Amino acid sequence: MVKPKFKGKSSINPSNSSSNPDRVKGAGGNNMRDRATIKRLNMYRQKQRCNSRGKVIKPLQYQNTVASGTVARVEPNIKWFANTRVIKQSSLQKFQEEMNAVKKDPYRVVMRQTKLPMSLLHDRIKAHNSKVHILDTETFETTFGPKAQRKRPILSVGELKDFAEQAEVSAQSYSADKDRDLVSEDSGVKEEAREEIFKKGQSKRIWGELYKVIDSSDVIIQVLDARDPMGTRSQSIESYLKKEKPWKHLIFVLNKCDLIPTWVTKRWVAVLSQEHPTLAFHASLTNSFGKGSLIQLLRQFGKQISVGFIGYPNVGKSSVINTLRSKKVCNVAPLAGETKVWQYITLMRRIFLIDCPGVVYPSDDSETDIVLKGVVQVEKIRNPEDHIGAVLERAKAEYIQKTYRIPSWSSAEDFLEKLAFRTGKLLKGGEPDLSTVSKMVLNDWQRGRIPFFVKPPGGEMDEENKAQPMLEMPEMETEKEELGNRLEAQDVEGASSSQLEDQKLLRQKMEEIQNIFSNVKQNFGKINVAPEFSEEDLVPVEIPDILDPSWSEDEQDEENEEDEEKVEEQIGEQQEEESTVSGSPTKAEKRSTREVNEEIDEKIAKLKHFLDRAKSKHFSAIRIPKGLSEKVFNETIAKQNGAKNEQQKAVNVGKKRKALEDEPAPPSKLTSKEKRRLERAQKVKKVGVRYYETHNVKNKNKNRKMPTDGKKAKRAKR
Ligand SMILES: Nc1nc2c(ncn2[C@@H]2O[C@H](COP(=O)(O)OP(=O)(O)OP(=O)(O)O)[C@@H](O)[C@H]2O)c(=O)[nH]1
Repeated sequence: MVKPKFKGKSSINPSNSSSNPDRVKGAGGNNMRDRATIKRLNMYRQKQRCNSRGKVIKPLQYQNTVASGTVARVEPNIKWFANTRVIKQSSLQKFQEEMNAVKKDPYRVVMRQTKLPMSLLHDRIKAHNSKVHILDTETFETTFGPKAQRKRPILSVGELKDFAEQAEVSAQSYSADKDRDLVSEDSGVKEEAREEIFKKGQSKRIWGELYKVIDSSDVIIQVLDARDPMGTRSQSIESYLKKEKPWKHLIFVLNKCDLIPTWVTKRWVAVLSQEHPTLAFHASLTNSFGKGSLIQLLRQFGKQISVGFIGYPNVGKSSVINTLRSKKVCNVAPLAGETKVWQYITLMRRIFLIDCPGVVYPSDDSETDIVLKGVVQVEKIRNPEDHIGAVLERAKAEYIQKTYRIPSWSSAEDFLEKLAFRTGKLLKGGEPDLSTVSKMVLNDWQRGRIPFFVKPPGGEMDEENKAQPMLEMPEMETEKEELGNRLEAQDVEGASSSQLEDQKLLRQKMEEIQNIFSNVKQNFGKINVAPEFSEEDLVPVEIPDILDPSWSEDEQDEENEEDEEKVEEQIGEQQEEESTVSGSPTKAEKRSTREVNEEIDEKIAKLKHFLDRAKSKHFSAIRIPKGLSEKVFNETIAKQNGAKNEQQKAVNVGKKRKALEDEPAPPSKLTSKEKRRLERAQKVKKVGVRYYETHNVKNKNKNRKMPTDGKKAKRAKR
C-alpha cells in the first residue's frame, strides 16, 4: 500500500546544502558550520527585492518588523562595554615606516588603499619649522598692517629689579632631583626594568573594568584587607569618586577580620569611619561576620541599587559577595587576579552586586611590598627568596618560630635552609631547595597562616582612644566637612537654581546615609579570631562597649536568617534542602526533647557565665586552657548522652543508632576513641534548635519538616 503523501508545506528544509541551517548534522564531520553561522552568512548574502516601479516587495531580514519611518531604539547590549581595539605605539610606528618606504619606491604599488588605515600616516604632529598659518586665525590688518597689534609677553613682575629678585629666589629653591630636563652623564648603571607581573592590576583593561563598575553602581564598596587596610586602600580612586561622582556612596568593608585581634579591628573601624562608613567583615560561607549588618545596610538604601565591589586583588571581594549570597556565585581563589571581568549578581529583587577585578594604582611600592600585599601570584615570582627577609622582619619572630617550628636563625638564607631541611625540600645533591621553600612561606603569608597585622594609629590603648566611643557608627567627618566647604564655596560664587538643587540633593544624601548608618551596629566580640596571638598583641578591650543590647546575638542571627530566606524567595531559586530532620515527633518525644534542650540550655548558661568571667579579664581573643575545656566538654557530653538515652527509650528509632545509644553511660574519664564515638553519636542527632544555631543550614524554617523519604524521592527525581 502506498503511504499518503504529506501535502502541507514542511518548515524543515531537507536539503544538504551548506547554506541550509536545517541540514542534518554530522555529514561533514566536526568542521560543519553550525546553525547560527549559516544563518548569519545567509543574512549577509540576502538581497532586497523590488518590483518594476522600485517598491520594496521583499525587505531584508530584520528590516520588516517596524513600519518604515518608525523611530526605533537599538536594544542596549552588554557587548558595548567590551574593550575597543587599540594599536600599540610601536606597531603604528612600524606601519608608518614601512608604508613610507613603499610609497617612495616607484616600483612598488600599494593595493587596496581603502582597506588600510592610511589616515594614521597623515595624522602626524607637524614639524616646528613647517609653514605657520597665521592668517588662518588673524586678519592681515591686525597682523601686518599699519594697525598691527603687537603681542607682548605677560610678566608677573613690573620692574627689572623684581625680576632679578624672583630669579634669585627660584635659583635658591632649585633642586636637581626634581629637574626632569637635566641631562646627566650616563654612569652605566641603570635600574632594572620591573617584571611585568609586578604591574598586576594596573593594565588599561582592568582600569576599564573598574570604570564600568563605578559607572554602573550607586553604592561602591571598597574592600580592604584588615591586616593592612591602608596598604590596600586606593586613595586615587577615592578622590576620583569624591571629585567626579560625589553622588555615589563609598563604603569601606574591612575584610579578613578573623586574621587580626579584635581590638585592632575595632580601632581600624574607628579610624576609617572618620573618612567613610566602615564595616568589619569576615567572609565565609559557614562562619561569617558582618553579613547581617551589610545586608541590613544595603536594604536601607530603599530603592533599586547596584553595589560595586572594588579593591586590591585578593582582598576578598568575590568572597564577600559569596558570603552575602550564601552560595558560591563568584570564583574565589587564594591567587590574585582570579576575577578577570566584571560580573553581575542578584542579591535580592532590588539589590544587585557587581564584582570587579582587583585594581592597583601605580605607587612607590617596592616589589616586596607588592608581593606581601598579595597582588602577585607566588608561583610567578622569579626570585621568591628575595622577599623572605621582609617576611621575617614584618612578622614577629615568635609567630614564625611557632608556625615553622624553627627556634632561631641568623639570616633569611639560614632560615630558608633550616626550613628546607626540616620539611625535606631538597634538591638532587641534598642541597636545600630555597626557591620552593620561599614560595611556601610567601603562600603562607598571603593566605594569613603567619599571624600579622599593621598596627592602627593611636598607640597602645592610650587614654584618648579609650574614651572614644568605638562603636559609634561613622560620623564621616572629613567627607561632611569637605562637602560643606564645597557647597559654601558654590553659595558664595552665586550658584544658579539648578546648582542649588544639586546642592540640596547632595545634602539630603549625606543626611540619608548618616541616618542609615546610625541603625547599623556591629558586635565585634563575635568575630572568630583564627590565629593564636600572643598576650602582648591581645591588647585589652572594653567588653561592655562591644556588647550592644540593641544588636544582640540572637537578633543578628534572626536577621541573617530572614535575609537568606528573602534572598532565596525573591530570586526564586531551588536550593538544596540540607535539613535532615526525621518524621514529626510524638508527644512523648516532644516532651523529652524539651527536657533535653532545657538541660543543654542550663549547661550553656553556665558556660556563658564562665566565658563572661574570662572576658572580664579583658582580652580581645579568649583562649581557654586545654585541660579545662576538655573537662567541661566531657561533662557536657556525658550529661547529654544520659538525657539522650532516656529519650531514646521513649522513641523507637533505627536499630543502628539504638545499638549505639543503649551502651552504658560513659565513665567520667574517657579514652580518645570513646570520646570520638560520643562525638559521632552527637552529630547524628540533628533534632532540636541547637542544630540550626550551629550549622549553616540554608533553609532554617523550623516549622517545615520534610520526611526523609520525601527528600530522598526529591533527590532521586533530579
Ligand atoms: N581568612 C579569611 N580569608 C578570606 C576572607 N575573605 C577572603 N578570603 C580568602 O582570600 C582569598 C582571595 O579571595 P577572593 O574572594 O578570590 O579575592 P578577590 O578580591 O575577589 O580577588 P581577585 O579575584 O584577585 O580580585 C581566598 O583564598 C579567600 O578564601 C576572610 O574574611 N577571611
